[in-house]
Amino acid sequence: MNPPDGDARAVPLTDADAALVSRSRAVPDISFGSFLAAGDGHRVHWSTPEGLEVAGGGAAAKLVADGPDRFDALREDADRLFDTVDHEGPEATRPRVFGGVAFDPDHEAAGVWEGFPAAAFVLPAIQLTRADGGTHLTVNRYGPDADADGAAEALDDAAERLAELPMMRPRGEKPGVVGTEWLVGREEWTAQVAGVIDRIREGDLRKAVLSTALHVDLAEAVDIPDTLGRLRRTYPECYRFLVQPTDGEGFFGPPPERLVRREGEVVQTEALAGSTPRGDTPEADDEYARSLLESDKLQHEQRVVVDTICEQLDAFGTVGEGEQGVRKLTNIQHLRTPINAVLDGDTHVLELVEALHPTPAVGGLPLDSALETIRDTETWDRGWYASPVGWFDAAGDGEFAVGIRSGVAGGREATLFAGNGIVADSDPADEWDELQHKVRPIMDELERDE
Ligand SMILES: C=C(O[C@@H]1C=C(C(=O)O)C=C[C@H]1O)C(=O)O
Repeated sequence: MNPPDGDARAVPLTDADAALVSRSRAVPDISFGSFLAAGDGHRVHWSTPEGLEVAGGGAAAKLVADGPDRFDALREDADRLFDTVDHEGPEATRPRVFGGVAFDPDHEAAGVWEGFPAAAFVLPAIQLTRADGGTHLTVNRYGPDADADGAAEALDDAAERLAELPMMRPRGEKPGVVGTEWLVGREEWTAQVAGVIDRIREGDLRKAVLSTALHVDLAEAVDIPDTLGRLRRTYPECYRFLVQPTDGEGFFGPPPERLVRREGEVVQTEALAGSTPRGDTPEADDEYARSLLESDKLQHEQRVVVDTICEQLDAFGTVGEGEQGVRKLTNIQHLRTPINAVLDGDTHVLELVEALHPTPAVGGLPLDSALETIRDTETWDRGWYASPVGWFDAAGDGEFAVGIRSGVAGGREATLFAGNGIVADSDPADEWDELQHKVRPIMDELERDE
């Protein structure tokens, strides 16, 4: 839905007298697809397997940063944005900024990533929140002129326009796929994997995550809200997100992996690494799960991820490793170990994000050698793939997923991403097969059913 004044421009965070005013009211439940589809300008969507769902339109304020100090710059801007907060509404509707960062701090906003800076978060001008069984409409205003009366009026206006939207948006046809091409195809990619294995055998590198992308030509223009609505049903156990800074490309997907969540002093994260397919029968499925748990190669892959995350969190508090299990998704299963920490001090979630990204599940180990290997080997631009996406608030609480099982799409084109952890005894052909599973979640929602 359009922002209240039809203006998606953000207020620069320079005015010392600026205030943030946020007003919410309960509204009848309405489909988030309907809300998102009615909007233009900056659109965001965030939902978690636990049930929080947020959709935002327009920008009351934007935080944008690049370069190696991007996390510090974001926090400084966030301190200014959240300096004076006047919020009335349930806790779930409190002002939060939604967005993420690129994989690489020196990322350039070009090609499909035009409109995506190295770090960008938005405080939606208008927002729909579904949490704790209720749906709320929120209006956020920021700037020297933001005041309670203006926000209340904008909320009335937004509620009137919301009431005119259809409660349910009939699901359209899937766009249909007319052609696909891997940016790095089978032969070249498996040769790259072999090259990475050589580097592991020769030097200090233990693991590097190598990825590629599938370019997809569509028969009709993609409808991202519609696609997210379908993914809600096919991948209920995953996060779902959308970051669409302009009317052009949107970055979206159903990632299964939490990077970090901070709520007060409690931090939750996980190690997700090591994969096998789902079986066609319960017996075959259990057999796959057993092979995950019993594989030395996959246990090694999982161990290095767990150890590294625990070491990284150790600087911030008391860390605890939970029991390893198997995370079953609709089309793939992974080894997973939950990791928790209790913070010693007041650590902003962005500090945790900066410390953890990229985890060895998407980067490698040791990190410097892994990133060098990725830079030397990958011939395409990761952009925001495999990067932190999520939200944070005035208290420094927040939650981030790892932007995998994702794609960037606009008009009749989409680019879907997939990568695998490569270790000394990886088999290049098996790794290629695994990529095919990782693009399936979105691909299944683009291809027309027979
Ligand atoms: C990098 C991706 O996935 C990561 C790599 C995995 C692996 O190598 O087994 C498993 C889960 C993810 O942490 C991806 O999906 O693109």
